[in-house]
Formats: sequence, structure tokens, C-alpha cells
Amino acid sequence: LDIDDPATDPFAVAQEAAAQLARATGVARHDVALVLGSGWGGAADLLGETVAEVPAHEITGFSAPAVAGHGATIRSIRLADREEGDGEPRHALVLGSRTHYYENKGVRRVAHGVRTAAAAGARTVVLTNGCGGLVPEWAPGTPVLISDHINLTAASPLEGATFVDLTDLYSSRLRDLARTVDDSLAEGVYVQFRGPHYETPAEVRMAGVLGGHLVGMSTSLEAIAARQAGLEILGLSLVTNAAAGISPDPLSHEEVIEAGRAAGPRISALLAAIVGK
Ligand SMILES: Nc1nc2[nH]c(I)nc2c(=O)[nH]1
Repeated sequence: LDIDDPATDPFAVAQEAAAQLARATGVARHDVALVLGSGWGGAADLLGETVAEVPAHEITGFSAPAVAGHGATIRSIRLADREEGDGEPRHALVLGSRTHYYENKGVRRVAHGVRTAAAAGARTVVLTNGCGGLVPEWAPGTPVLISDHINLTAASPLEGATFVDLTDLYSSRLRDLARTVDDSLAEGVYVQFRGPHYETPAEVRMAGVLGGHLVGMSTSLEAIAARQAGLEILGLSLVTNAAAGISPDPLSHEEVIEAGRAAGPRISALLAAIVGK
């Protein structure tokens, strides 16, 4: 099935990908899916035992990694949240390879991971990302619950007359659950810009005027597709840098990577605790 052929049904591609993953991992159903963005990579190991790891590009509809070697796999993890004998263990599908809209591979490839997760049986998806913060108190390394998004890409993953409601898109139930793990968690509105360039200071000020607290280049299109697929969504951002103009220093990619790496253990433990709930 060719995901890039308009005549192909993207949900048929997701079904095929899910069937391939079931065969490749030996796990018939995955209960929760995670998309791990910048800085969140370490969470997978804390979730439980890796049952299988599959190169993403071997599964239909997934692209070879944009950054060679960077998160180019799909992992099946048996969650450590059940005592032995308490019925079936739950499995998490960890999508290490995310296609960003700025890669110009089309919205179908951006949405394919969450559609595949739904086809694999998941009821919940955790979308994580690295982003810029508009709140000066949110130092690099601060995790923030996404309460809602503003989609500035002018795009949608939905095709045709699919009028999907986006009320409570970032489940307040799951945000409350997250706060039982860490009641100090901040919340914010995530603004997706198309990228790949960072925002100008004027665009960051605009995002603030519009009611945004976080600026990024992912997540909102995936969340819309996840809602259409019937998934409950938890969104978590890692502030890896102050958005342009919020602090006098220019953005440096090295700082972004370093902040993500330094925050890794804490946010990975947080994510594992939330998923284990
Ligand atoms: N748009 C946007 N995306 C980002 N990703 C990361 I990591 N930091 C940023 C940022 O400051 N702006």
C-alpha cells in the first residue's frame, strides 16, 4: 500500500502497519503508544522490558529517519505496572521515529504513527516534544503539560469533510492523573509553527498575544489525527530553550540538546510513573 498515493486509504496503511508490527514484535495488541520527542528518549527504558525493537522504515508508511540513527526504531515494551498473575500485561508501543511536517513528506506521514498505534489497539497516546518556552520561570529542562494547542501550520491531517471536535483534545483526565504523580507540573498552550526555522522574536510575541506558552514544530497535527482515531491524548512538552526574544541570548542547538539530555532522567521517570498509573 502506498501511503503517498491519494487513492490509498491512510487507515488501510495503518492497519497494514499494525499487522506488520504485531508479527514483528509478537505482541498482538498494544494498549498505549508514546511518541518520544527531543529529550524524552530515555523514558522507554524506564517503562518496562523491551520485548522487541523494529527499524521504523521496515514498517509500511514509516519513513527512514530524517536524522540518521536518531530514534529510527519502533519498540514494544511490556509495562512493569502489573504484578505477576494480575491478568494480561499491558504493552506500550514506543514510536521513536516521528515525521515532522517541515520535512514536506505530507500530513499523512505525520499522522501515520498515531493511526498505526490506534490500529494496533492503543486507547491512549502520549505525545512528547521539545519546545521553546514563553514563560521566563520555565527554565530549560522544565516539563509542561499541554492543556491545548494553537495550530499555526494552516494544515490538517484530516482529509475531506471530516469535521472532528477538538474539545478537551489534551485529556483533562490524563492531566489530572499526571498531577497525582507530580502536583508541581505546569500547564501551557502549545503553538505549532511550520518550521524548520525557529520563530522570530516578533512571532514569539505574537504567540504570546494569541494565548500560547510553548512554541514547537510538532504535536498538534498528530493530536488531531489521534482524536480522529479515537485515542485519548496526553501531551507533554519539555522546555529546552527560552523562545526567541524571551531571553537576550540567541538560540543555540547545542544548548537545546544539552538541556534535553540533562533533564532526561527526571522527565523519563515522570513519564514512566504516569504511564504506569
Ligand atoms: N518552533 C520551535 N520549535 C522548537 N523546538 C525546540 I527543542 N525549541 C523550539 C523553539 O524555540 N521553537
